[in-house]
Amino acid sequence: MNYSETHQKLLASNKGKYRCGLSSLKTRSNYWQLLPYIRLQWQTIARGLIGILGYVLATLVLINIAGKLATPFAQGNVVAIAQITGSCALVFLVRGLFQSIQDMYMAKAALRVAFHLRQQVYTHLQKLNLSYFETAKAGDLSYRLTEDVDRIGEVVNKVFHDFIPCILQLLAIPIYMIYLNWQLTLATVIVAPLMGILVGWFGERLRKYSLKSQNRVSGLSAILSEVFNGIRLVQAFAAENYEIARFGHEAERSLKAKYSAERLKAIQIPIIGFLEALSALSLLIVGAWQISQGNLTVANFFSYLAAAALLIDPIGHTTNNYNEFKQGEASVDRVFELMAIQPTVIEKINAIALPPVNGKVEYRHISFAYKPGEPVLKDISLLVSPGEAIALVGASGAGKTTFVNLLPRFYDPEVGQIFIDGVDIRDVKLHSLRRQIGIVPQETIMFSGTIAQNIAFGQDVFDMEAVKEAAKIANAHQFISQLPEGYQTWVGERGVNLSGGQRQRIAIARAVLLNPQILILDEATSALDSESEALVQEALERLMEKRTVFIIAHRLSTVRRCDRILVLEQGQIVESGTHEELLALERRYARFYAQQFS
Ligand SMILES: Nc1ncnc2c1ncn2[C@@H]1O[C@H](COP(=O)(O)OP(=O)(O)OP(=O)(O)O)[C@@H](O)[C@H]1O
Repeated sequence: MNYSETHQKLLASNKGKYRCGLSSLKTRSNYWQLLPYIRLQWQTIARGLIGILGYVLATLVLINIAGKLATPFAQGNVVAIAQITGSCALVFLVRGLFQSIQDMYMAKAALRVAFHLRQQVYTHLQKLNLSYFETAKAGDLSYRLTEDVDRIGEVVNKVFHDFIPCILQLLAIPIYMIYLNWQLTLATVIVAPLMGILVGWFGERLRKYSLKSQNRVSGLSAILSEVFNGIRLVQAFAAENYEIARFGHEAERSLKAKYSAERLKAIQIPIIGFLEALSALSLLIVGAWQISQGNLTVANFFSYLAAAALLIDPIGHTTNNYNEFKQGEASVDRVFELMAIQPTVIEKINAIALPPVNGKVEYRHISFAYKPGEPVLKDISLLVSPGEAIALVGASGAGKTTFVNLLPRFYDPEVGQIFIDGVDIRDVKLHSLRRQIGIVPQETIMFSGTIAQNIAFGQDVFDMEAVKEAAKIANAHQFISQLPEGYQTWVGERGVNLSGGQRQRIAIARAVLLNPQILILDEATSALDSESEALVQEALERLMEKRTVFIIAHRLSTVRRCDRILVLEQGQIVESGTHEELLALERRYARFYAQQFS
């Protein structure tokens, strides 16, 4: 099965399944939610299980052989001892082989579980609304997708490759011990329930401490990503010491949370060790008593001792694994917490692909609020003809960005409908809608990649000639050609090696290449030098030709050139008309114009 099929299968099996993991009313461990991912790996796991079974059986054979050593030892029969140890060596070898099989397949299964989980969470996040990312911390999200998922993979690996074999040994060896002598077994395992209760008690506490610790480390990661993204601001405000102190404070909280978990483990290990020692001592006393009563042979006592010795390892491993299992649960909770967040902009099941549009846009009685009871847009209606250029002006916070964000469905209005070419945008596939709306944002983000890849953003395969053509229209070809590696020049995460004007022209080239019938332009407010401004302006004019355009306008030249200017105030269109018409009105626009543009 290829990746895409697997992915679809997981999507289908997970639909509507996720619950928020951090709820205090948690009744069922979030580990159960890993089941679909584990089920997908059943073939690999089955192969690993064959390895485990072989390993456990070989262990039982070893115990049996050990018992056979008692008589030759008593007789000083070196040849017999050599033969028995020889067969022991052979069984050890076979056991090792089974161990390799088990390790290999279980590791493969666990890594694939983590891989699919990571892909699913990432896919899920891509579907969440813009509003979620406006509040989410990038560092925290990347920590959950990297460290937390890795940790889950490690726990799954541990469970399969360590925990299950240990549990099998803990079941099989005592059964064999009972077969040898039940009184002795009773003396050995009498402390087991107490141990079990203690391990469970400590495990639950460890899970809580780990959750705290993971949240703290995630907090650290969020601070790092904030600070490194805004390092210019930090330096400009000479806020380095403030940031160092903030980081130190968070790091200390992380240290404390981690130390709490380690301290708990430090208390737990000697307690469990003491109980183990008690059971070993009682074994000697009861063993000697059973031999003296004639209920046990020395040979069986040897076998018994070998069995008890082979139990020490699985007991220790099980305790440790259980601790890790509980600690890992914190990561599972954190990852499935993301999966429980539901997008509010949802594509209808029967959504159709929006056919190529002419660009007629209608807002019909649109009202919108980010928070209930605080409307940002109030009953707005607007009809825009194909090819019309609309400028949106108004004070900061008037709702201009919100108004245009409704068109590509970054948000859905509370009331009203939006139509493109007469089709309600809620009835169409999001992809087909968004691919027909070009956006040139105020600040252009560059993704790691070449300039050509940045212009052809979102396309796996692209025509280099078309990219160059788009760059020419966007007045970007000349400066790109002058770069040492031209279109193959690598630009960093935030395009630091390009000027503001150059980045804007790359953004324009992106829109030209997409060739949408509808355009949203958010003009940059930051001042460009006059040459750069002229180049950007010219590029924009070419881009806008024959398209329906919404511009959040800051430049006088842009506003003047538009077919219609809308003045927004407190979420309502209070004036509408051409530049001349609105100036003649001598109301808000005229005042606004006088204040800002004259
Ligand atoms: N994601 C959000 N969550 C909550 N409130 C928001 C969000 N985005 C914007 N707002 C609020 O909605 C109102 C309109 O904001 P919007 O960004 O649409 O205005 P604007 O006219 O584009 O302003 P500016 O010119 O400053 O960008 C403001 O009061 C703003 O605080």
